[in-house]
Amino acid sequence: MGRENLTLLTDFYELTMMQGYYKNKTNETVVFDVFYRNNPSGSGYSICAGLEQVIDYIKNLCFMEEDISYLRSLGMFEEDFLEYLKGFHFTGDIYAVEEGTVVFPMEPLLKVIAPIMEAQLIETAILNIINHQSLIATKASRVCYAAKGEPVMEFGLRRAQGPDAGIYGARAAVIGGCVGTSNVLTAKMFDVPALGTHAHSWIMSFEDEITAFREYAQLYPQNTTLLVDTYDTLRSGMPNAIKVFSELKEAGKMPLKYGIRLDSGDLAYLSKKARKMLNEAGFPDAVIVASSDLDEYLIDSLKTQGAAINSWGVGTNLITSKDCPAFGGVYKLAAIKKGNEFIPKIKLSENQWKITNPGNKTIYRIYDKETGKIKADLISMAYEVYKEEYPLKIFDPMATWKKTYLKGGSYTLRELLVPIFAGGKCVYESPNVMDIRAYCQRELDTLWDETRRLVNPHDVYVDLSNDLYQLKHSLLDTINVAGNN
Ligand SMILES: Nc1ncnc2c1ncn2[C@@H]1O[C@H](COP(=O)(O)OP(=O)(O)OP(=O)(O)O)[C@@H](O)[C@H]1O
Ligand SMILES: O=P(O)(O)OC[C@H]1O[C@H](OP(=O)(O)OP(=O)(O)O)[C@H](O)[C@@H]1O
Ligand SMILES: O=C(O)c1cccnc1
Repeated sequence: MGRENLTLLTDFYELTMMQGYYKNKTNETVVFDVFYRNNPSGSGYSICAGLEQVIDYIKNLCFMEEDISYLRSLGMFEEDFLEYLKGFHFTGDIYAVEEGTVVFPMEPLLKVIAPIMEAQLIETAILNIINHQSLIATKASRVCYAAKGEPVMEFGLRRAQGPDAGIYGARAAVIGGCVGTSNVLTAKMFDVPALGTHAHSWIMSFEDEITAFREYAQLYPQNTTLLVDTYDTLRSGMPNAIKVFSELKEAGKMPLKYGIRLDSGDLAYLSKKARKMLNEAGFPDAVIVASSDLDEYLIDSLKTQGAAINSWGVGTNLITSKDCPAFGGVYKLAAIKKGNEFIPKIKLSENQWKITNPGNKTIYRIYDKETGKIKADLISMAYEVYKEEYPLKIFDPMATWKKTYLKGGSYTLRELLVPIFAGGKCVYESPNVMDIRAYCQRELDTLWDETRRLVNPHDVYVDLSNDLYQLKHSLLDTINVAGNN
């Protein structure tokens, strides 16, 4: 699905630096990594999403005549540079972790190897897209985890931070596990299920509740979900819904799918009462949908309370990732290519977590052969080769005495970064969103429950290969020595 040209969707400093590189004739090939430092919402993992939109963005990169005129009007850019921009397009390589993959802090989710002018320009849009969709996909996977396999519908468009957040947030929510969305444009654009019930206004627009229910049931016999809380859930909504279901049954017109939606009050209490009423009236297969400011914690609590809810509509807290509104992905220079060699670069910080991992790298996921669960991830130099038959020693890069020895044949390896662009040409086709969703479910199955739990999850180790560890420390030593001189 293509989009409009987003070439100017960048921070001004990318363009001023780009002009600087142009003037200095320093357009060497560099390596930039996208990675993040903390999982959102206290999660034990994240779900990577947004790659399809990154690909569209890169494919459509070009400065239109009107963009050049606008840049000229800013009075900062010289004619030779503006002339260069006229012929600009992406010529580099991109590697990325596929959408729907479970990922962990510090590992590169995407790697750009390109002339520095190109690699610099695309920083902002790549982060914008990946940060947003990974945030919402991660949140959705948590909400769906709390729902324990029961369907979760994404209902947030009206409260998303603008149309783009609604459209791409709903896409990411489906990747993370939602069964569909109320957002019709997202459903059309990405071929995902458009789902929904009806609003209180439908009930209020009729003389009485039962007429509203009858009319709705007649219009939508394939899926009749009636919102029962407009006036009085237990004394009006439920008896009226049951009356309509009974009429349909008597007429031999029972809907394929039917049920009620609760949108206020004590959802645990009301759902249990509603379940009892429906069962006693002979409708044990009626679905009870709940909505109303839900999130993963509330759904988890409702489960603990024994709520009889079996379908969930989640809006505001999901589409805005309300408890954690930003995914902190960053874009850092890791190497500069001189001839055929990558010269590693490192960014220092007082905070050891903020010291970057240098060089041209890749990630291997290590699975336990017996269980298929993730044992650890290993960030290594791109040139390193591992063989599953050989023993593997991995160690925690922050606490190097924490070592694990894996016996040859006891583990399997998967390289997570796959080629997306090669020499400016796209070499990857994005799967459709429902297939990404199915892949994401399989990915989540590779995590132990201890990592999936909502609060204080167990961390998955992301280790550095010995070569990378040694490189990092030798660079740190050189810089420290230079700093002391
Ligand atoms: N059993 C429950 N346990 C914990 N929280 C609940 C339970 N039932 C409902 N809630 C949550 O309590 C909050 C307030 O619910 P309440 O019914 O008072 O307001 P409301 O649903 O917005 O109703 P109204 O729309 O009539 O104002 C909502 O976020 C709802 O999800
Ligand atoms: O609570 P959320 O998780 O954000 O889920 C979406 C909410 O949006 C609707 O309410 P709204 O009051 O906007 O419309 P309504 O008149 O249909 O209830 C719906 O009834 C849900 O309560
Ligand atoms: O279809 C619904 O029930 C719905 C859609 C959007 C927001 N709230 C509810």
